[in-house]
Amino acid sequence: MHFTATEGIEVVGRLTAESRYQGGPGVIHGGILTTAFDETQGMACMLLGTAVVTGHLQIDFARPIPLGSVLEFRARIDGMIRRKVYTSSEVRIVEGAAASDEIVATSRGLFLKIKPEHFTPMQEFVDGQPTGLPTFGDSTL
Ligand SMILES: CCCCC/C=C\C/C=C\C/C=C\C/C=C\CCCC(=O)SCCNC(=O)CCNC(=O)[C@H](O)C(C)(C)COP(=O)(O)OP(=O)(O)OC[C@H]1O[C@@H](n2cnc3c(N)ncnc32)[C@H](O)[C@@H]1OP(=O)(O)O
Repeated sequence: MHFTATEGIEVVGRLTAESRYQGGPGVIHGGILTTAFDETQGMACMLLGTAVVTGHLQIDFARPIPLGSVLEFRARIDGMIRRKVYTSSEVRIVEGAAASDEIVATSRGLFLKIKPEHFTPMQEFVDGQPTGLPTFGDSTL
């Protein structure tokens, strides 16, 4: 996906519904759409300047999305409480046979701000390759 920061804490991302993303016949798989929402809302959180992980993500699939559609996702920060960042996003078909102003799916997500050490226990699994870095069982962690 490609992202653009707009005014305020909002990002816009575009994704083409390629054939390899097919779920039901001729339409995009809901899991792909979910991943794209996760990425877009996560990217909005990155504008805060801290790393986050997804805690909770809820999608409403309002319309089937034909393969070949160009999708535009818009995501924003709705609020923050302590480490919790509340986000929302919607998607429209902006190019293709089904293009219109109608919102075809929406998402609400809770992201949690994390420290870099969050990933330390997983270092040995990065890219599935042994890294020689400390592991879960290492008492020095
Ligand atoms: C994946 C990359 C992220 C790294 C970023 C770094 C660089 C990346 C650069 C560019 C990338 C740019 C954009 C993309 C970014 C992100 C998009 C993809 C993100 C993912 O795809 S990421 C994978 C899936 N994700 C996980 O792998 C999380 C697994 N999970 C955990 O690691 C823990 O579960 C954690 C950390 C979430 C919380 O654990 P914790 O111990 O730190 O916090 P704790 O439990 O104390 O909760 C504190 C307060 O949050 C509330 N709370 C917690 N969870 C809640 C829930 N589910 N629902 C409602 N409330 C919840 C509590 O109720 C409490 O609330 P209160 O403050 O009011 O008491």
